[in-house]
Amino acid sequence: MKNPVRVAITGAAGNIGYAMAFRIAAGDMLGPDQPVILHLLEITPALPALQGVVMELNDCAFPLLAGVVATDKLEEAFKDVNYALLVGARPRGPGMERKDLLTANGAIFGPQGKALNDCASRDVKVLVVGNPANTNSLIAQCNAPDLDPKQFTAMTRLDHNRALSQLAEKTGVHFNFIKKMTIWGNHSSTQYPDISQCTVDGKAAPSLVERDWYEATFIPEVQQRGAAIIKARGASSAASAASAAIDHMRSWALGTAEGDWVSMGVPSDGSYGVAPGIIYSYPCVCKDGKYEIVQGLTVDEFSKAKMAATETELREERAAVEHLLKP
Ligand SMILES: NC(=O)C1=CN([C@@H]2O[C@H](COP(=O)(O)OP(=O)(O)OC[C@H]3O[C@@H](n4cnc5c(N)ncnc54)[C@H](O)[C@@H]3O)[C@@H](O)[C@H]2O)C=CC1
Ligand SMILES: O=C([O-])CC(=O)C(=O)O
Repeated sequence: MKNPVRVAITGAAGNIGYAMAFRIAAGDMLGPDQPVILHLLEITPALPALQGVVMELNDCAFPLLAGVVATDKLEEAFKDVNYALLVGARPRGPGMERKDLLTANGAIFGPQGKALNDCASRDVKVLVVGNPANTNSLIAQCNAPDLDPKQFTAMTRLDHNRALSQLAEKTGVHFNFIKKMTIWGNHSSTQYPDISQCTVDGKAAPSLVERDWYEATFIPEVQQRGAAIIKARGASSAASAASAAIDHMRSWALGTAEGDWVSMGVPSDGSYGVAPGIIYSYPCVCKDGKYEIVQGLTVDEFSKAKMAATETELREERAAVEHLLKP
């Protein structure tokens, strides 16, 4: 058995946190031979509910669960953690865009970035789920000057999985056989789900679907899926969001499959002409605990325009939180 690693979950008594903690403790994120110590953070009024989560975790008697820390203190929550899933933040309601949450949620991520900077293991991998995820991740990253910016990522894996699911349904081929899906840009309604590189059972995806379906149905449905879930459930996606977060961290830690890639919001390094200084979703391959942006893909005029539109939105979000970007 390996030595345990420490995994922080913020907002652990919330809907996503509740759906996530048990699966991580069961080994779904880091594998069946990796014990974990969970660090669960909540705001003070939610500590009694968090205690209930701890009681249930213990009652599962998970073989891989080596300990649980439950706290409302950032320093304790992030002490020596190897993985940090920053989920705790307000969800949106009907009729809102995710960026409408910036005022309510942005302020959470500066102090969390600073606490990670001061307390976390130097190899910490950070995933921001709380919305607007890309810009919140940027806020955390800017407040952690002693960590490598590449240690901060934002979640677009849920959009990636939604796109796989839509294309699988359309083509009648199980998503296990769909490779090289890409989400570019922001986790918002400007994101660009791109099937131009995708293969379905080895065949080029664009040759299997009508262009009109791709532009008028597929792209808007993936872009608007979060809102559709809110409308249907009366609450934002939780189990699928938790599952995508687990997928994101598993890919990053354990690697992506040969011949495939995943979508991750990562600090732009200028790849594909996207300005550095924002967290932008790219196709990424992961190996040995590191990710690399896939290079050299052909980008046509249609894609360029969509990629630029979502970049513009991210620059606007960054401008709106300029005051939160200094440590
Ligand atoms: N990136 C993505 O793909 C997705 C992101 N989300 C976002 O995830 C976030 C969480 O969603 P839910 O779990 O459904 O919300 P929720 O309201 O059920 O739970 C949020 C939890 O966070 C806690 N919390 C609030 N501020 C905190 C702080 N400063 N420190 C620690 N904990 C704090 C709350 O007490 C609550 O228990 C929302 O912002 C939502 O929009 C949701 C789905 C997908
Ligand atoms: O739509 C929302 O507000 C929640 C979310 O980010 C998603 O489900 O993708």
